[in-house]
Amino acid sequence: MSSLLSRARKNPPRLNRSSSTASKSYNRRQLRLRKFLSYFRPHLRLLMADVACAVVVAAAAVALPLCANIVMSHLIAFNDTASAYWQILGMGGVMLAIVAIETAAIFFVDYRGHMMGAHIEANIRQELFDHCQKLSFGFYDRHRTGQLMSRIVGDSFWLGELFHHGPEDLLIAILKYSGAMAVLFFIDLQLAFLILLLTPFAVAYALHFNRRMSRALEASKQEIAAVNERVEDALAGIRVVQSFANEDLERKRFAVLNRRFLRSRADGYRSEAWFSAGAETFAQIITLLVVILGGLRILAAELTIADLLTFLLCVGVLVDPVKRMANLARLWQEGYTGFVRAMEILEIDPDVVDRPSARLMSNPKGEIRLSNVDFSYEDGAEVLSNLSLTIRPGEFVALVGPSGVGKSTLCALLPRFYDVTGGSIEIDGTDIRDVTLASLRRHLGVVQQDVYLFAGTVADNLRYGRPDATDEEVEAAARAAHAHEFIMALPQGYQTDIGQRGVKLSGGQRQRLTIARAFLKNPAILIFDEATSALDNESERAVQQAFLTLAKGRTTLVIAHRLSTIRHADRILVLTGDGIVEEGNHDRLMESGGIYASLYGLQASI
Ligand SMILES: Nc1ncnc2c1ncn2[C@@H]1O[C@H](COP(=O)(O)OP(=O)(O)OP(=O)(O)O)[C@@H](O)[C@H]1O
Repeated sequence: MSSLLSRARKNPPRLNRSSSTASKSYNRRQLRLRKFLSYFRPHLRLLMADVACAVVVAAAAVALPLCANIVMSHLIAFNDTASAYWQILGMGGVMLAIVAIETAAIFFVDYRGHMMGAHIEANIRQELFDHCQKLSFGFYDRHRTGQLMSRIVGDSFWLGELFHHGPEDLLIAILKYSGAMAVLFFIDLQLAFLILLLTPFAVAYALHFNRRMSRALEASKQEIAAVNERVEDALAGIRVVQSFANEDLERKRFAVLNRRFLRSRADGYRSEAWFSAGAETFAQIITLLVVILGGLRILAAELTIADLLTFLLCVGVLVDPVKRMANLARLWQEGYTGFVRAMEILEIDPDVVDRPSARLMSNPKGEIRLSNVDFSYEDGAEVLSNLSLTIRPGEFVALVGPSGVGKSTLCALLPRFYDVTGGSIEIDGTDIRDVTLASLRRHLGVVQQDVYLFAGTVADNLRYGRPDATDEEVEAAARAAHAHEFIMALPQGYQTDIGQRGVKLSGGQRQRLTIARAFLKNPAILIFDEATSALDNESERAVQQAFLTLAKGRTTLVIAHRLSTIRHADRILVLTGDGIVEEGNHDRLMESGGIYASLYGLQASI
């Protein structure tokens, strides 16, 4: 069973994974198409109105040349000037009304239709963001934030465009083309056939360059994702960049990606230019042929001038559907690949989920028991093997050992950031997989090595674990964490903006804020992954005091890198690649002269 589980963990669903069988992939395509259509459901009324307006736009485009034909026929007939005058004016009024209706329909289609697309786009973006909140640590180990941002923010724009233009463009193109062709056939069969024969060439030409545009756009999407990733990495790590004086290196790296993106856009624009120039040329050639052949047919008295002019107006109408269809083909490719990329994320299930029978964990006493725990990261060697350990309620246990033996990993298993691959972890005798994730994590306070504060004020950050905390509670937590004094010394006290990731604070201050944040949460079990970066003595002492106050009365597991900070721990466990090899309090371990004693001696001598 455990090998099955670990095999499943080693082959998790990935983005862009290929399907195992043709039928599976066919089913998935069907499901996705159905899901795609389902996004229209909440907007059905708007969609119907959009479609109706699209019909009006197409009808108006065909009606106008017909009206023009009537006007010209009256002009040419010229036998009764007075009645022709009024008929022309009347027809002018009709055309004006058609134009007014068409304008209103175009406005509706453009505004409301785009808004429908924008709503669907916003829904999908929200769905993606919500889903990403649920995905487990393992997912984030596998995927890069820059790429995810491209999917959540970049791709969704095309989705909105597709949801708006898809139905509308398809309908307008079909109606305009068939309406205009019907009029052409009505006026002159031979000329209409000529156009019908030429249309496939125009469509083939448009599709060819359309495909090239799509390919170029796909390439430029990948390039922009790489650009995003570089920007994110270089800006998030700007302090490291500058401290290594690597601005030039970063500039060059960025310039390479930026140039690649530019080149991919150049390809796209070249195809687009061919596409537009070709569409224009096609329209001109048809016009030219119609004028020459139509002129010959007028000379042969087989066609009237009014009909030829109407014919030419209808030819003008025909260019639009061809352009629209080509555009739609590209939009479909763009939007639908964006949709599929979004679905690929939405279809990934979180690795760590609540069991259907999961109960709420309420007020744990805080006994932790690890029984024969095995754990390996995906595609990685086993980090923890057959580890057993019991921590009594309220006990202060410190975990020490060489780097990379799995101390932080062990701490990540308690809040179920990852699930064990073998054995079990129990809190108060209940397997942590039998309680809901939210209730488990509510009772665990994790102060991680990598302090993360959000952009915003000091108070916002402190309230992160308990948004309803009163000002008094916030201040009490800050006092307990020895943070109140420095907070009050900030320009706006608790309302001071601390910048992205708390850059405006010192390392020690950031740590004390995270401890205060844990105070407010008031968890029964505390996990403290001590930062390896050395703080100055005074900050270290302040952080230490804050932590000890927080730990009082709670089960505490601390990963210690500076052994001086855990001398007073109830129990110190020495973890190595062979498991827990030593355990006891500081004095006992020093006496025994083992690994702990030598590690301690080594640190003391530095
Ligand atoms: N997210 C991850 N994905 C894959 N492997 C990981 C991941 N995190 C850690 N590891 C690997 O697991 C092993 C244990 O790492 P862990 O961070 O738990 O060690 P540690 O004892 O806490 O080290 P340190 O004292 O240096 O913080 C290491 O070999 C590490 O490379």
